[in-house]
Amino acid sequence: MSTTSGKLVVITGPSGVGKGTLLRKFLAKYPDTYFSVSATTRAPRPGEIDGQDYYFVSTEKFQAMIQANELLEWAEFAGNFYGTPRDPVVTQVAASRLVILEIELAGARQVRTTYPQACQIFIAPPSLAELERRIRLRGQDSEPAISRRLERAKIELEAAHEFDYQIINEDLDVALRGLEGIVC
Ligand SMILES: Nc1ncnc2c1ncn2[C@@H]1O[C@H](COP(=O)(O)OP(=O)(O)OP(=O)(O)O)[C@@H](O)[C@H]1O
Ligand SMILES: Nc1nc2c(ncn2[C@@H]2O[C@H](COP(=O)(O)O)[C@@H](O)[C@H]2O)c(=O)[nH]1
Repeated sequence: MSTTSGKLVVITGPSGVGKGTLLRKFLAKYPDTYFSVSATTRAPRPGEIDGQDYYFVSTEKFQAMIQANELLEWAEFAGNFYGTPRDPVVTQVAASRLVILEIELAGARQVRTTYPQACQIFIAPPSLAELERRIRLRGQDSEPAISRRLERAKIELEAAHEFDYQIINEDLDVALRGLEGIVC
């Protein structure tokens, strides 16, 4: 779905479904794609790089970004704030790039109002049990954080019908082909 020039794609789905894993495969195959780097108040996980995985900022800095209207959308998720820096998205869409945002449900709903032409894709797990298995296997979240993420997952799954497309990430290669079929 085209915006004024480029193509804006929003990828949403419960935490742990494999959005990041799927997008890393996609970006390796389509390196011209612009992947939006979000700002977050969450602490970096081992191996995450500031400016590459996220811009890791303080709550004060995040609030200042909101006040300065620097965020295209933002939301609170499982005890932290997350938001999409506006300028790079506007610039890259205007430059006719394929632009991908990987964001949660509240943010996707905000983008629907500012960029109604954006293509919105929901990534679903084969089951809640498999989702929990993946979050635990990833080994990055505390027990309370896992509970918060699973509670949020149920809310997100109920909203899957709002999206233009749904992809079930059971087999990663099948999911990748599904994504390619939609955006390429
Ligand atoms: N198709 C798949 N089959 C089995 N495991 C998978 C599959 N896709 C991803 N995973 C695994 O699931 C775990 C969670 O994946 P990932 O971190 O990409 O999820 P995410 O949706 O980006 O999560 P978050 O929104 O919390 O960042 C990882 O350990 C990843 O290797
Ligand atoms: N609304 C937004 N949601 C975002 C953004 N960047 C990431 N996310 C989503 O947050 C959760 C948790 O991410 P994690 O890295 O802590 O596991 C996940 O659903 C991401 O898609 C954003 O800029 N805005």
